[in-house]
Amino acid sequence: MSKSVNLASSVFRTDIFSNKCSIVTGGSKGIGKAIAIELASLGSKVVIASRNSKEIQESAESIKSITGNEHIYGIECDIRKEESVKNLVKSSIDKLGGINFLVNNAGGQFPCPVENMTIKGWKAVIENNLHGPFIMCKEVFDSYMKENGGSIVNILAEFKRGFPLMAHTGAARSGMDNLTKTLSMEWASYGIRVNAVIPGTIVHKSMIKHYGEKFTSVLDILRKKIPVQRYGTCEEVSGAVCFLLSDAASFMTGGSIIVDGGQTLITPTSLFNVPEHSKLPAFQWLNNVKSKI
Ligand SMILES: CCCCC/C=C/C(=O)SCCNC(=O)CCNC(=O)[C@H](O)C(C)(C)COP(=O)(O)OP(=O)(O)OC[C@H]1O[C@@H](n2cnc3c(N)ncnc32)[C@H](O)[C@@H]1OP(=O)(O)O
Ligand SMILES: NC(=O)C1=CN([C@@H]2O[C@H](COP(=O)(O)OP(=O)(O)OC[C@H]3O[C@@H](n4cnc5c(N)ncnc54)[C@H](OP(=O)(O)O)[C@@H]3O)[C@@H](O)[C@H]2O)C=CC1
Repeated sequence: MSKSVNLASSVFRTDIFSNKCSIVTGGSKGIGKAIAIELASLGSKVVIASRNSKEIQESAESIKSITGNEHIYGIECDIRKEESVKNLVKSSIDKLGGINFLVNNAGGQFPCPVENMTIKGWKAVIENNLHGPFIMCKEVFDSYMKENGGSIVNILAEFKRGFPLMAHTGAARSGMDNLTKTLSMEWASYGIRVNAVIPGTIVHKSMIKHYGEKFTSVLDILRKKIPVQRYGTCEEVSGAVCFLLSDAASFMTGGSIIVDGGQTLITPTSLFNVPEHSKLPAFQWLNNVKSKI
C-alpha cells in the first residue's frame, strides 16, 4: 500500500489490517464512511457500496486522499436487490482478492406512526435493514467466507424497548440482533465471527439532511438526558467496529457493543438527572477532515 499522508489518526496500530479486504455497505457518507476511512487507514483494502453511483465514486476518491491508501473502490449496489448484491460481492473479490471483513452498515428509515404507515413503506424499511443485510451475509458466506473464514459486524439501532414512530426499523433491527446471534453459532465452525454495534444518536451532516433541522432540534431535549450530555461521532462508532473486526475481539461472537453515551439507560421513571457537564468530550480523530463526512 502506498501511504503518502494519513490524516485519520485512529487509536489502533496502523498495520493491523494490512493484509485484509473489507466491504462496507453504505460507505458513501456518515458512519459507514468513517468506518471505511478507519479500515483504510489501518491498511485494509476496502470496497464501499451504496446506491448513488456518483456519490460512491467521489467518496472512494476522498477516502484515498484522506488515508493515502490506493486500494479503495466504490461500487454501486442496492442491498435490497439480490442481483445487485451478487454483483457487488463478485466485483469485490475480483478487485480485492477476497473478503475478510463485512460491515453491514447501509440502512435507515423514516419517522412515521404505524397508523399512517403504508405496506410499501413498511416493506422498504424491512428490506433495507433486515432482508438486505441477510442477502449480504449469505452472498459473502457462499462466495468467500465459507472457505476462508472472516468477521462480520452488523450495525443496528437500539430496539429493546420497542421503537415508537419507527416500528418498521425496530422490528428489522430486532430481527438483525437475532440473526447476528444465529449466524454466530451456525458459522463458528467455518471460522466466522458475527457481532453487532448499536449506535445511539450520532448526529452528522447527512443525518441532519435526512431528518431535517426541525426533527433534529427536538433531539436537544434528549441530549440533556444522555449521561455523557452530547451526541456521538461517527468515529466513536467506527472504533467499536474496528475492535470487533480485529483479533482483539477473537473471543467475541454473537455479541453487541452499545455506543450511545449511556442513552439506553435512561428510563421515564428515573428520578435521577445527570448534572450538566462537559467532562466526556467527543473523540474525533477526523477533526481535520470533518467536513468530508
Ligand atoms: C432521531 C432518532 C434516531 C433514531 C436512530 C436511527 C438513526 C438513523 O438511522 S440515522 C440514518 C438516517 N438515514 C437514513 O435513514 C437513510 C436511508 N433511508 C432511506 O434510504 C429511505 O428513507 C428508505 C429506505 C426508508 C426509503 O427508501 P426508498 O427506496 O427511497 O423509498 P421509496 O421512495 O421506494 O419509498 C417506499 C415507500 O416508503 C414510504 N416512505 C418513504 N419515505 C417516507 C417518508 N419520509 N415518510 C413517510 N413515508 C415514506 C412511502 O410509502 C414510499 O412509497 P411511495 O409513497 O409510493 O413513495
Ligand atoms: N446516525 C444515527 O444516529 C444512527 C444510525 N444508525 C444506523 O447506522 C447506519 C449508518 O447510519 P448513518 O451513517 O447515520 O446513515 P446515512 O443516512 O448517513 O448513510 C446511510 C448509507 O447507507 C446507504 N444506503 C441506504 N440504503 C441503501 C441500500 N438499499 N443499498 C445500499 N446502500 C444504501 C446510503 O447511500 P445511498 O442512499 O446513496 O444508497 C448511505 O451511504 C444505518 O443503518 C443507520 O440506520 C443506527 C442508530 C443511530
